[in-house]
Amino acid sequence: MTSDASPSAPPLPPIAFLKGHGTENDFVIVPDPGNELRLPASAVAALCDRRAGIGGDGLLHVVRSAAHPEARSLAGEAEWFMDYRNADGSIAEMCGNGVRVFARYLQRAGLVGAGDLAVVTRGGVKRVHIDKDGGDITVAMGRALLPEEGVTVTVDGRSWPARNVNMGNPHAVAFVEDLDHAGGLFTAPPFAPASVYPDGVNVEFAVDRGPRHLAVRVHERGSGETRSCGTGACAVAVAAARRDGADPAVTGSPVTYLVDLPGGRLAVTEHPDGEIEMTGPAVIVAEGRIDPAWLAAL
Ligand SMILES: N[C@@H](CCC[C@H](N)C(=O)O)C(=O)O
Repeated sequence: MTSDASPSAPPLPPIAFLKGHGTENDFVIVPDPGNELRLPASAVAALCDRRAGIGGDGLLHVVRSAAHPEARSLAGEAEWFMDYRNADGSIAEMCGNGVRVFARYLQRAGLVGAGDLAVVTRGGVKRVHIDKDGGDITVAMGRALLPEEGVTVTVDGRSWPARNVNMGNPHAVAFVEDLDHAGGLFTAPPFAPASVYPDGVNVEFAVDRGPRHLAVRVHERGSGETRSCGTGACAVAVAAARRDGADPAVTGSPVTYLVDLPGGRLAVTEHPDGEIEMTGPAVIVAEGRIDPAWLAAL
């Protein structure tokens, strides 16, 4: 007996994902140790979509360094590469909250233990210290670069000078009188001159809450206003230390700022050698399966 039914392709296997956050900066986590998945910008944007996808400020693609062309040369230093993407699918050099959540995932999956861990990022190798299961995580974020040329940021007719701080990724830090002055932050705050940040910028609005204590709102490049930004918190702390005459390279003493963001608090310490440490929570909230047919149809 013959059949005219054409042979159908075997169903694609489901793709694992997790959802996590660090001070409510939230991420879709896609474990892919062998770098076998195709994740073009359109797929990342669809996964990060809060209505039609899973939803997140960004995506953490978890890949073994040896399996990724951008990280292979550093595989001897760190086994894992954080291939970070913004919610619009664009690529960024670093994500401070993301690297803590990345480390929490590795720990939870039994891929690393508590203690010290190195992670390759596009902003270099970051050393992470996991205290204990569920506890805060500290990241050695490297040194900040402070290019001379800053910008003027303007919102609703008010303008502020913004300090240029590079934490691997670019930041413009404006000290304002009131966080409400940042307005709705529905779109990227305009800045000038545009030539200072040819690849776009993350913009932080900061106010003082007390001695060495700041509150911040942030508009992230590629994601919009988020409830927290780890590299942004570090950029603000460094800008505040320079403003306050507390540059550790000059005073010889480390300085710590508490940085309150809408999603929670981060502690940022800058040491006399310029090394910056950031400490905060990292939480995995869910795990599931992505429908491969949905992803393939995008
Ligand atoms: N939320 C992150 C920063 C993510 C990258 C940023 N949007 C960029 O494009 O540079 C953090 O916690 O640092």
